Amino acid sequence: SVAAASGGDVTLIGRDAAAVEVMRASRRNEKALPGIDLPEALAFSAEVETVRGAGIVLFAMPSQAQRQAARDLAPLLAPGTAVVICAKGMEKGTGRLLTDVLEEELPGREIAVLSGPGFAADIARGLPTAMVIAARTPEIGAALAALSGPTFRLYPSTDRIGVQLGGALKNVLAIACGIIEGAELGDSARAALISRGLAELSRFVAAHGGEGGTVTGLSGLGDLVLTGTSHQSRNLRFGIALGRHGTATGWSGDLVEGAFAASVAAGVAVDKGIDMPITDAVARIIDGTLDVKTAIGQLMTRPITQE
Ligand SMILES: NC(=O)C1=CN([C@@H]2O[C@H](COP(=O)(O)OP(=O)(O)OC[C@H]3O[C@@H](n4cnc5c(N)ncnc54)[C@H](OP(=O)(O)O)[C@@H]3O)[C@@H](O)[C@H]2O)C=CC1
Ligand SMILES: O=C(CO)COP(=O)(O)O
Repeated sequence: SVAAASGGDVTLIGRDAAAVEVMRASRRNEKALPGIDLPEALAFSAEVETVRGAGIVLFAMPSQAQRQAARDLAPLLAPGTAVVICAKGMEKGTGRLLTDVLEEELPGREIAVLSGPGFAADIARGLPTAMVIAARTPEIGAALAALSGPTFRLYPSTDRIGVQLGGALKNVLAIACGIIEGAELGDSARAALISRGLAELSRFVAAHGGEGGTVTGLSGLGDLVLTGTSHQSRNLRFGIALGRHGTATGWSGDLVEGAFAASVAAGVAVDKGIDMPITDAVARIIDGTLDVKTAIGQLMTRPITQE
């Protein structure tokens, strides 16, 4: 919403009225964006009713909260309203894509997906980045790409499946990068992991009806270069803890979307017969049924195939 506020009439709706009032009065969100001044153009509300009449609604809450938020807002969103999923994940329990979840809860609305490399704090500071916005048609994508600003460049896409799975599963691969870093396996291992991880991510996208090549773009490779290497990433830091200590005991409790996505995607891969060895290893290291050393041994001794 900070980026979008540079070009339009934007209201940030929060569920905690006291926190919203502090943001409105101080123009700061010290918990999430410490030291960053929020734009004067941004309005604040704790009243969910404020969303009524909005043309574009950004769903900027964790993946597992998206269905309930859609359910809560359904009576307030007119047909044709663009609803943009800003989360990077899949639904736990059902293994469903978030676009499917929101289309089920919000029939008649235009469900779009925002993904790609962009730490909220970098964007809010006005540091430049580029992301991708995927919509059902090129026309809707082009209209939503108008949310771009002087330091925030949005590329439209029509591959909602590839773009959302690129975002969800790069988080799993960022945890894998963290495991490699925490276990001190070297930079070569990280680079190999990124390449082979993208190969399995591409297979997963294709098996869901998306375009495998999408994941070599901003959502997928672009975001993995960011979150597989920057210590700002919660997924990377969670992986480092796993690689260092074998468990994530002592983890701060910050949101780690990849920890949900790993087990969801590993389960879906088994059901659909998709070969996802890295995702499967990450899921099993997280649930404690595989240790890092054994995982590396298993990955390195798989049958050699053509790249
Ligand atoms: N942070 C980042 O840099 C980026 C995050 N994302 C993605 O965005 C999504 C949200 O991440 P992030 O913003 O960091 O997460 P946060 O944990 O900061 O949550 C974001 C907002 O969602 C609200 N929220 C949390 N749980 C619920 C719930 N159950 N129901 C309703 N609202 C809820 C929080 O409210 P409250 O403050 O009251 O807890 C908060 O305002 C994730 O999928 C993440 O992968 C994507 C790109 C960048
Ligand atoms: O996806 C992100 C930036 O593009 C945020 O990553 P983390 O959730 O790992 O912090």
